Amino acid sequence: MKKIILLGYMGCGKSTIAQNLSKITNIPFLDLDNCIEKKTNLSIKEIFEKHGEIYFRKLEHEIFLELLQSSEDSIIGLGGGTPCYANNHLLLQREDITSIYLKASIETLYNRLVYNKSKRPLIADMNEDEMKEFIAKHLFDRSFYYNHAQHKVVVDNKTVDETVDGILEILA
Ligand SMILES: Nc1ncnc2c1ncn2[C@@H]1O[C@H](COP(=O)(O)OP(=O)(O)O)[C@@H](O)[C@H]1O
Ligand SMILES: O=C(O)C1=C[C@@H](OP(=O)(O)O)[C@@H](O)[C@H](O)C1
Ligand SMILES: [Mg+2]
Repeated sequence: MKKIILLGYMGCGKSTIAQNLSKITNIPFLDLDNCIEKKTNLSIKEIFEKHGEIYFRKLEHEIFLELLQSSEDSIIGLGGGTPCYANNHLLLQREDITSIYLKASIETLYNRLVYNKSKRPLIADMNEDEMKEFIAKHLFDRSFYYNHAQHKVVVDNKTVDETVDGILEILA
């Protein structure tokens, strides 16, 4: 059983990179947010609106555990907050998984998120100034958890293929 876990802040590219890495390695890819959406038949935005963030974090933890328990090989793209709740960060250090932090600067994250915020309830209603400040503070708070990953790949100024190559080097 092989589990490759990609983590990092919203917009760092977890979902995009996991999908592309899957094509090259032929290891199936799972996006934790998609799994939560399928299980609840609700979008992430709807879960936050109808049930609140605490409910989402509980589901996120349960489904993350389920994915880790399966005997299938998989590449798992986490949600940006997954390592930061319910002691999920400790699971990143398990010997039977490979966890990789896709590290992006505030500027990279802002540039990628500014036009892609509507499906992300934590930032959907912010204006540009609010978003810049929020990302800076939030990334600082969350870095402690992200740094529990076994590996780190800096994604700033890299194409999708270059980031995938960086991950392949770690896996080699
Ligand atoms: N070099 C790159 N690597 C990854 N994503 C990129 C890159 N350049 C632009 N993007 C865009 O940034 C966004 C990253 O979003 P996504 O993969 O959903 O990240 P996450 O799952 O970490 O929130 C996507 O819209 C993607 O097309
Ligand atoms: O950072 C977060 O707390 C979240 C990130 C999102 O995933 P992405 O990082 O894939 O956007 C999604 O799980 C939810 O909106 C909460
Ligand atoms: Mg994602």
